[in-house]
Amino acid sequence: MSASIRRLTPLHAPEAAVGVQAIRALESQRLGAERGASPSPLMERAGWDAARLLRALNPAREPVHILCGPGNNGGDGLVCARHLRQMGDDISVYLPESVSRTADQAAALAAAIQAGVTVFTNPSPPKTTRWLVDALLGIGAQGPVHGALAETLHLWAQHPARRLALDLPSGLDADSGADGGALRCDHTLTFLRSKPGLWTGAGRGVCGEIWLSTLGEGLISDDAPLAPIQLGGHHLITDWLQWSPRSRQPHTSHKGRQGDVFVAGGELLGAGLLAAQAALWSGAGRVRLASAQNSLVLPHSPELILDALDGLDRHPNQTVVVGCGWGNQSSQPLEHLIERAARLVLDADGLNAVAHNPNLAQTLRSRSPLARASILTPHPLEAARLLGCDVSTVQRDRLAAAQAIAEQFRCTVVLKGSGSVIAHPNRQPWINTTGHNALATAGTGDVLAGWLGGLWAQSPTGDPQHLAAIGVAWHGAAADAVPTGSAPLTATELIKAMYALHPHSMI
Ligand SMILES: NC(=O)C1=CN([C@@H]2O[C@H](COP(=O)(O)OP(=O)(O)OC[C@H]3O[C@@H](n4cnc5c(N)ncnc54)[C@H](O)[C@@H]3O)[C@@H](O)[C@H]2O)[C@@H](O)CC1
Ligand SMILES: [K+]
Repeated sequence: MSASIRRLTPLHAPEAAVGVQAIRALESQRLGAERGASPSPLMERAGWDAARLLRALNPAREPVHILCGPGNNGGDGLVCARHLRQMGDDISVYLPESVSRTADQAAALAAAIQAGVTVFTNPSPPKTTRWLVDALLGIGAQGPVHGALAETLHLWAQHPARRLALDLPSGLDADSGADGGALRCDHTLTFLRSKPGLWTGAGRGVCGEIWLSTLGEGLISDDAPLAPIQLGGHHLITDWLQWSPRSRQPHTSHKGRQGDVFVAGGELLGAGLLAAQAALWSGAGRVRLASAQNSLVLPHSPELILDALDGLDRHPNQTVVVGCGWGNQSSQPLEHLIERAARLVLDADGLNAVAHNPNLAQTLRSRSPLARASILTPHPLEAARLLGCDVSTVQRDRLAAAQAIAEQFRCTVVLKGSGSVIAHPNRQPWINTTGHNALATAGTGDVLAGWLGGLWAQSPTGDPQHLAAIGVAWHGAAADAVPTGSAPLTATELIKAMYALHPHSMI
């Protein structure tokens, strides 16, 4: 494999994604240094790395068909075809007729034909194809795929060939992850830098395994002006060692130094119980589970301290988790908790109550000027209610939606779903890359809220955005231990799986 290609999934090291505008700036900066040849040196490297990756993925050298579009993404496909042909592989290319070509693509086409590549203008799939390369559209795609390219994607939708996308699956929006009709690919080789749209929204569903070719450059030292978006991976769990009081005081600590969590339960007692258990297993020293009904019986969790909803007043310096299973209880205790919590994790029905009650919304907004930080954990529907829009608007641009909520309420926001976005006012967001649909079971959100509360209680001065990114990565990493496919992960099992991932210090 070329030294400039790295596999990014699963993510185990710090990595950033940058938007299309920044990629274009980087491209002209790089081309400025290497201008002259056609196809451009960048296209040459992109096509060469694509051929190298395909060779590694297709060791039996089964027949490959490359769909090339009208722009430079298609040019990458043509360069790839030329290299594979020169290596003696069975290659064919589709290129729509009568398109106006970029200069680089025209040069790449001439070189490919000269090397003996067969170019078809008929989009119908050849029967023998075992690997399909999607080089129809890259970062130049504007909106959903239309015209001849959409028809081509449609023709291939049911074909059993394995698929490699160049730069990104055609039709996926590189900035937002909005789906514009992309084929679901097995692998994606992205160029120069990873893009945010690969990681959130429809991205993970259509990209398959994600690979990065930096196109031959060395150190990534020039990204500061590119406003990179950090990607959260498995490595973030080890960040916790720097924060955890247990790792800093391995022998001398006691429960009073491990942080106190106050989980305010609601009508659905199980939800509060899950959050409280998660807080406990995350390492918090004491966890109180409060509810309006004093008759809670907890045969399985005698470690939890039962309390009443006004119990926060007796021990005010606790991290409060509220909203899980809250139901339609009175908003009065909720308002009191939102106002008083030293640190607040607000989830589920707590968010719905804020969306519907302007007084609660104002109370929440007032926390930030008082230096009381909050983490909100909406799923897309709750996010839509907070923003007063519909879910599809949230999902079309999850980064923008999470940022809007963060700015509106001056809080850290975890917008859950595929590629959870962790936003914070006036900062670039993070995107989480761990986890998959095994987490799509009832109660896993309660576990996340409780785990975040537990971590935060242990490290009360920690940066809430970084801390939320750690907790979300941890939650997803537990799911990654379960094979993708049909196996679910119940919320109770999830807590145990998260516990098993506690990092160990070397002392
Ligand atoms: N940015 C870089 O540094 C590099 C870019 N390269 C490649 O160049 C690509 C970008 O090339 P381009 O800017 O030419 O853009 P694309 O090749 O992504 O697409 C542009 C073409 O697609 C058409 N188009 C746009 N939206 C469409 C839609 N929704 N439905 C149907 N047709 C649509 C446009 O009319 C235009 O002809 C990258 O994705 C990458 O693959 C590589 O050559 C190497 C380096
Ligand atoms: K593509």
